[in-house]
Amino acid sequence: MGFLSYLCSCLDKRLKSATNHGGSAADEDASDTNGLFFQLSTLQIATCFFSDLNKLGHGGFGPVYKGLMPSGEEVAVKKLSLNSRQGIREFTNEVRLLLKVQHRNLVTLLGCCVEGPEKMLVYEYLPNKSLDYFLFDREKASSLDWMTRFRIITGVARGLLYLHEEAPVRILHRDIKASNILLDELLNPKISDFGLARLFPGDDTHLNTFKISGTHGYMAPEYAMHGYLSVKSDVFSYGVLVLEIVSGRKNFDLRLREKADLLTYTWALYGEGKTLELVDRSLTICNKDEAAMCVQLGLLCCQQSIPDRPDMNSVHLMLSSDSFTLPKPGKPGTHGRGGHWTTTTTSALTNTITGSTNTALTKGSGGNSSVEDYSRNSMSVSSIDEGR
Ligand SMILES: Nc1ncnc2c1ncn2[C@@H]1O[C@H](COP(=O)(O)OP(=O)(O)OP(=O)(O)O)[C@@H](O)[C@H]1O
Repeated sequence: MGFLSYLCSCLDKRLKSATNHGGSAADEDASDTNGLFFQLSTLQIATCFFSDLNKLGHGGFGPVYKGLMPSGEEVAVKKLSLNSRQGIREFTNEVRLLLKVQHRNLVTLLGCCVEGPEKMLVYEYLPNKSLDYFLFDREKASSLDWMTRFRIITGVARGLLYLHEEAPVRILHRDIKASNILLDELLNPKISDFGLARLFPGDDTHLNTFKISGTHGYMAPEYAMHGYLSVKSDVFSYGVLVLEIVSGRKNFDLRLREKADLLTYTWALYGEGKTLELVDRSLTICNKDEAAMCVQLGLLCCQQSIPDRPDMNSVHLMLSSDSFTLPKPGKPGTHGRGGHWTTTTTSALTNTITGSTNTALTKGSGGNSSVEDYSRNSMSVSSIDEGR
């Protein structure tokens, strides 16, 4: 048995024990699992009993706390409240999946804690919060010089390419946005929250915020309106993020009146040959070629026509090659991103590796999967958190 399978079987055993007996699973096999399982008491002490002072924030899946482990390592503890068996199965799948997924541009999962109704995920702690914290604050935005912004754009592309094409299972993130890009001490980007949506069962007994499927302004129109999921929906969100990073503004800002919708505004500037007007004024030094290329890349990713959007492999090539001539972008897909969507529910996945996730798809024989490929496996787009 490989090490990973061994860890998974230990995890199964532990989860079964927590489900059957409802009690602590912390006293089993702790040493055998190479630190994968954290005891609740350890996390309680590490986070000063989940004190408000240690709270890093609150996301769609619950509160996140900073913790200091006995070894001196700083961690982030994401507390989830799952009670149903379904939830526990989902949790098993999630942790299994995350264990297989490791890349320098993804936040590393260090382990988990399953004791009674308590489920927690323990991640590496990233000291510089999330990209939105810097990007959308006039003063803090100056910490993000052009080189750093370009590195973030490239790093996120690298992480997404890994999720889409290189990880052991193909993963669609579904919620790429500035607040899901965490920054390490050197302001290198790490994608967080990948696949977390699958931790929550899709039944109506849960709060809507537990069924978040995307965020207004970042969602591809075909996904927002019809629930069509494909790698190209992540590409669309990535395109919006790129435009935000270049411009230093949110994808929708009512205060900017006719310029409120970043995508529409960028398209207009591009049409008038004034692409560089988009660049954040707080950038005193900027590589204009790179900035213009990023704006064009952002527009390419956000095209209405799904097949015309590049896949992440092409995006990565465009960003890393000096000689790549970018195609002209077509009209961006703006319709339906801002608030109009329909609920789509289709049959459950049958060909996933994990058996129940919606967005981890087995790799096909080659090439990019079309929307049709994925839509057969598409998911319930049940609600969207408007506030974020
Ligand atoms: N590994 C981490 N290191 C440091 N801070 C983190 C880490 N993970 C999350 N945080 C912080 O915790 C807060 C909540 O994060 P979380 O990912 O749960 O929600 P979110 O991304 O802000 O929102 P949502 O879940 O609705 O998308 C954020 O402010 C984030 O910066």
